[in-house]
Amino acid sequence: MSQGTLYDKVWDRHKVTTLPNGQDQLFVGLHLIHEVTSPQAFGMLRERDIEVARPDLTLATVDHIVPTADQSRPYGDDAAENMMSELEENVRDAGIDFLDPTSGEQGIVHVVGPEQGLTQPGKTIVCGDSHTSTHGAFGALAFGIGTSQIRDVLATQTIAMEKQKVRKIQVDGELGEGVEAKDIILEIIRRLGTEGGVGYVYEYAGEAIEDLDMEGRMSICNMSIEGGARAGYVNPDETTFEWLEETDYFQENPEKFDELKPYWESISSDDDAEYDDVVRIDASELDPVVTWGTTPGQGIGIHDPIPAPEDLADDKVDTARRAQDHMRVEPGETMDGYDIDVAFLGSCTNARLPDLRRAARIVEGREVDDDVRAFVVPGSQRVQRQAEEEGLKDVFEAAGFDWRNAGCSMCLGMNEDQLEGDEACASSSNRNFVGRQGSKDGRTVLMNPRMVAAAAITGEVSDVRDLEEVAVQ
Ligand SMILES: CC(C)[C@H](C(=O)O)[C@@H](O)C(=O)O
Ligand code: SF4
Repeated sequence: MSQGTLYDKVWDRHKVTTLPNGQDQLFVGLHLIHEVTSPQAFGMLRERDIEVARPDLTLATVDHIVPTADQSRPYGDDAAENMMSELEENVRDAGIDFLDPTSGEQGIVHVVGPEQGLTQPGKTIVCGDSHTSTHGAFGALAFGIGTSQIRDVLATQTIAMEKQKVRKIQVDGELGEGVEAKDIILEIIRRLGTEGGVGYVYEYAGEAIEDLDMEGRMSICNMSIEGGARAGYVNPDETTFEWLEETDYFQENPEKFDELKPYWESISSDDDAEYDDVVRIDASELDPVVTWGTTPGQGIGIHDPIPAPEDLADDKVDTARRAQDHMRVEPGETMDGYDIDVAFLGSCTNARLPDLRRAARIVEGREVDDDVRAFVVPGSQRVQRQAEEEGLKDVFEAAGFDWRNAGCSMCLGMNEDQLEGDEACASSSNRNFVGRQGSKDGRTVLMNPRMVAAAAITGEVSDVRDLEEVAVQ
């Protein structure tokens, strides 16, 4: 086994050859596909009469277009129905497993991969979706890819890639009460910028990262891409192994667990590994972070003043001005007290069971503000089922939240869940771009799921630490 970072080791382990153009050809251990980015790639294969090389290493789900209310077929929206039927046909023809809504296992691609036990340390994982970086939480090398690369992977189960630099982001110290993984990553992107990671993969390390559960690590790795990094990962540890051992896959195949564990242990970065850059952050200094603008890098501690554009770096001045116009915020104000119309608890960043549990503890015994429409969209049917069994659905519904079926939903508004007009939304998702939630004038404020719960209750962006926690039975 080679020495160095996890990135080096997993790369070397999967390298087939160096191509004439200087790129490396890597073997792909898991190819995840969804309805939005795969149809064209399947079309390209069909045109050339090529079969899918490794359907056994490919897994499909439907997430972006799936309606979260009425899921009866045909879907009310023709475009959604067409994408769904096309995916059904493609996976049937190729013999690819499909977690469709009738399977009870459907969900957002970055939620279901880990749930199925298929996201594993030391694997190369790709998907035609930028947030594939999520899977790095398990110590996998996971990349979002484009259409021509999806084609290549379908046809050959390999991919041509250039090696990146590795930046270690060392997050020391302990998080304070009410502050969580989402705040760490929003802070990282605030400091390093949305382009700061270009040319890098991020290795997240340090006490605060080690203390996180797998879901927290997934929230962080998920947003690596928002910081410009090609991928993000956490070295696997006992937390990782324990989580994996509980999955159905390893429960049914315990011998596989024993067989793979030594490999998983061997691929962690060595203590003396060299990094191209190291950045340190002290987690104990963080407050909950919320965004004031229209990029995930325009974040701020809940009680900190919104910056004046002219105080920012030259290349950030114009975007900050435009963002402040769009969001209707003024420099010097804080985001605390910013009126919201919608609260969205969902997305592949923050709609896993522990996210919903924490948010439910804030919501229990309280009521959603009269002027707010609030809804919970679980990340997968499995999360939904478990949350229902635990009584979380009842807690949310009693407070006035709408409880929906699993999917991407209002994270990007590719289904009927969209902002209207200039509505402002407290969102647990990862992107606050203009128009992201379906309305060009819509305003998105990113925050952690407990903060979304607090905003739903108070009708404004609020410090969740001011709301007393109530224990869910
Ligand atoms: C639709 C898909 C290509 C897109 C992505 O790649 O990230 C989506 O998931 C998103 O979050 O914007
Ligand atoms: S939940 Fe949002 S970020 Fe995640 S895959 Fe779906 S649209 Fe993309």
